Amino acid sequence: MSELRAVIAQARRIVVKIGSSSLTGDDGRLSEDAVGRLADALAAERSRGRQVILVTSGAIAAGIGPMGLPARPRDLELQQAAASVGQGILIAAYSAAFARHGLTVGQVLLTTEDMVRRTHYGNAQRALNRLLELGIVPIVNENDTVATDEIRFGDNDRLAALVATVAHADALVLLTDVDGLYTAAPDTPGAERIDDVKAPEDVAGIDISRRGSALGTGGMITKLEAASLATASGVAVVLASADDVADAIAGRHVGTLFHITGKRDTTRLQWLAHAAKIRGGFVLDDGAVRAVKGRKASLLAAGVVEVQGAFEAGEPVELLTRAGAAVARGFAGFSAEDAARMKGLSTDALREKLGEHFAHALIHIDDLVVL
Ligand SMILES: Nc1ncnc2c1ncn2[C@@H]1O[C@H](COP(=O)(O)OP(=O)(O)O)[C@@H](O)[C@H]1O
Ligand SMILES: N[C@@H](CCC(=O)OP(=O)(O)O)C(=O)O
Repeated sequence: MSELRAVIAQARRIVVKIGSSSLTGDDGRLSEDAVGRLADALAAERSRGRQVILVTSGAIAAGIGPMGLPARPRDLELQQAAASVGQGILIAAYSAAFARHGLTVGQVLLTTEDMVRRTHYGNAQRALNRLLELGIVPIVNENDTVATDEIRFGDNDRLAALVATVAHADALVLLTDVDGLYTAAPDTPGAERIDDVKAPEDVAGIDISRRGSALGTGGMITKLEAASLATASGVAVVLASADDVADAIAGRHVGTLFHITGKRDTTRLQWLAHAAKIRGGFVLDDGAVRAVKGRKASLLAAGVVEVQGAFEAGEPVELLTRAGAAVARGFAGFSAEDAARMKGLSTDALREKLGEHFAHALIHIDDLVVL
């Protein structure tokens, strides 16, 4: 047996993500065999004392057959309906497969907001922790039936990266229908599998433009984004074929290993900096720009001269200089409407004029990322 990848072999808490393409048979329906094989491998890890969270795609794919659809639907409403039908089928298949090993599963359906808002992600974190403490296998998917185009991840790769960070996992295993990252689409002549990705530059020249399978969504693009988010947050990533799940989790030499590049716990801010859809902005006076950039302080209402856009509390906003240059991003602590009443006021004035509820920073320091 080839050498072990220690970082994976020693991981105590692992997030395993499996894609739609690995869960469906040639007829496009959910493959109970594939579900069974995965459950067998994960149950074996559990019996070795490791904690496993499964992030599974396949709700939409599982809904295609029962709804009599010819292929994966493209429009959002049909996808929502297919996910609603398919998610039940998916979780029933996992419940039965894990029950064979005496294990209970718990369904966790998440949206982007549950993962990135400071006020929300603690909830998801506590729920996942408690499920794991109780010996239950959390089975996570995006809440596709209610997620609208604007707020959805759409693919589960990035969701899995965020789950891995929020749950403080040590490793993330991305299972797909190809046995690793190749230097070009795997069927291109001369394309070679890459064993290790040590830094983001290692993947800079790689062709990942080919879209994925008919049932999968993101292809390699979202997998690399997920790997980059996770490794930047202290989570090692293995990208491997679903057929190699046991070897991949054990840390044997399969697939592509993405080495850790950064510290734990920064994923939601990375998301904010690079991926989040911005809902509005705060124009800052010069002192506030200096405070946010230099001292990395919370954004106080006193330093805001203008509020732009229509956003709710918790939504991503940009912090701008008077000249319109973006200096930071943050999750707004208040809605645009409230912020417009608060702007320019000191904390004491806020308390006096608007009440205690408003005597807080417009953006908490933990919710800010300087660009
Ligand atoms: N450079 C590359 N290396 C490996 N696979 C690639 C590359 N570029 C594109 N792909 C494609 O990405 C696909 C996997 O993505 P996808 O179908 O979305 O999987 P999943 O359903 O598991 O999320 C592979 O089948 C492969 O054809
Ligand atoms: N949440 C969706 C997953 C979307 C999707 O297809 O993702 P993937 O196969 O991982 O690229 C579902 O369950 O159908």
